[in-house]
Amino acid sequence: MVAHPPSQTAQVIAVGGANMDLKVQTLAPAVPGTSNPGRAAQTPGGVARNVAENLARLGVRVALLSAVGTDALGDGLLRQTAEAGVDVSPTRRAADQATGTYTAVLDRGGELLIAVAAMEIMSALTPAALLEQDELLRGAHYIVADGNLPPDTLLHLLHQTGEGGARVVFEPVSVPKAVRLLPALEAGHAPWAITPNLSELSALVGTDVADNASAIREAALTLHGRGVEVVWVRRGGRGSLLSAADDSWELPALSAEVADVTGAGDATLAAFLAALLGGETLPDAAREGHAAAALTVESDQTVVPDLTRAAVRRRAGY
Ligand SMILES: Nc1ncnc2c1ncn2[C@@H]1O[C@H](COP(=O)(O)OP(=O)(O)O)[C@@H](O)[C@H]1O
Ligand SMILES: O=c1[nH]cc([C@@H]2O[C@H](COP(=O)(O)O)[C@@H](O)[C@H]2O)c(=O)[nH]1
Repeated sequence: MVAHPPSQTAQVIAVGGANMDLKVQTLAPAVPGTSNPGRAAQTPGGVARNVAENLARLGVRVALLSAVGTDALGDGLLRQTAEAGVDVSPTRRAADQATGTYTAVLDRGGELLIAVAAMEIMSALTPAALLEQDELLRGAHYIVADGNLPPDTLLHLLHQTGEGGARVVFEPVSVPKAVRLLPALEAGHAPWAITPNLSELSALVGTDVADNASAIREAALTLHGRGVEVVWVRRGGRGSLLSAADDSWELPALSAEVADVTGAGDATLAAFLAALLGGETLPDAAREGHAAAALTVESDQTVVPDLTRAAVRRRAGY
């Protein structure tokens, strides 16, 4: 795939994290506090970057606004992301900081034991860095902003794009990062959509939400009341609940042979946006999201290399 020239307006801008992921797995049951024999795999990661790569593979013109170091990891990350078809030209190179890393330790059965996201470099994504890309951001249909962004940058982005037309989708990333949206919500700058899992939703509404449709819908209504138009709550193998102010849909996950769930949420969001850009309704686009997730969990890769919209629609049964 060839990168789209920067002059061509991107349909989606992904703003947030780009990491080199290192996944290590023990060969025998893990023994804490000592060295365990294992195997390792290094792949490009970071939520905004993963979403961008999925979108490019789905045929959407997409640009990545992130920050990487001037180190070898940064070179590799940008090269591999550009090769997938993403316009990486808006991404900043920060000479004095290391490229972000995400290190996950899995046990022999593939269950996550612990992961560390070392992403201090995200501090280079300042409000001023976003202002430099004002034209690009205003020209997009959708902006995907992830919770890796510093809270003041997130607030600034939502303020900056408020009257501009681009719909902002906030992907929380994790519970500690989800709450970075709260200052913006309190200031009245709501994103168009939010895509939390249950614990991130609980963090956003400030109370534990039970894992049933009526409790999730009630929490989503709280967020609708704060100006968020679409709340799409991920429930892992149980599917999702998609909520808009006047309607909601419980959507099942497709049954899948799970090889590795890493990146499933990122593929879900990308396929949803690709389908919306293709003119689908919210629930039909979300169904395509679940189909892309099924293809992703069946693959041991974070982003399925041969993902296409046609393959997603086939998996969705269209
Ligand atoms: N065990 C599973 N079986 C089938 N599909 C799954 C499974 N786990 C996740 N998925 C699919 O991946 C999507 C995203 O996964 P989820 O775990 O909810 O999000 P995240 O990757 O953001 O934590 C789900 O909505 C579902 O479609
Ligand atoms: O605080 C963060 N943790 C993890 C990620 C990224 O999230 C992906 C793992 O996603 P999941 O939780 O779906 O396995 C990896 O690519 C990793 O780099 C990130 O951007 N920020």
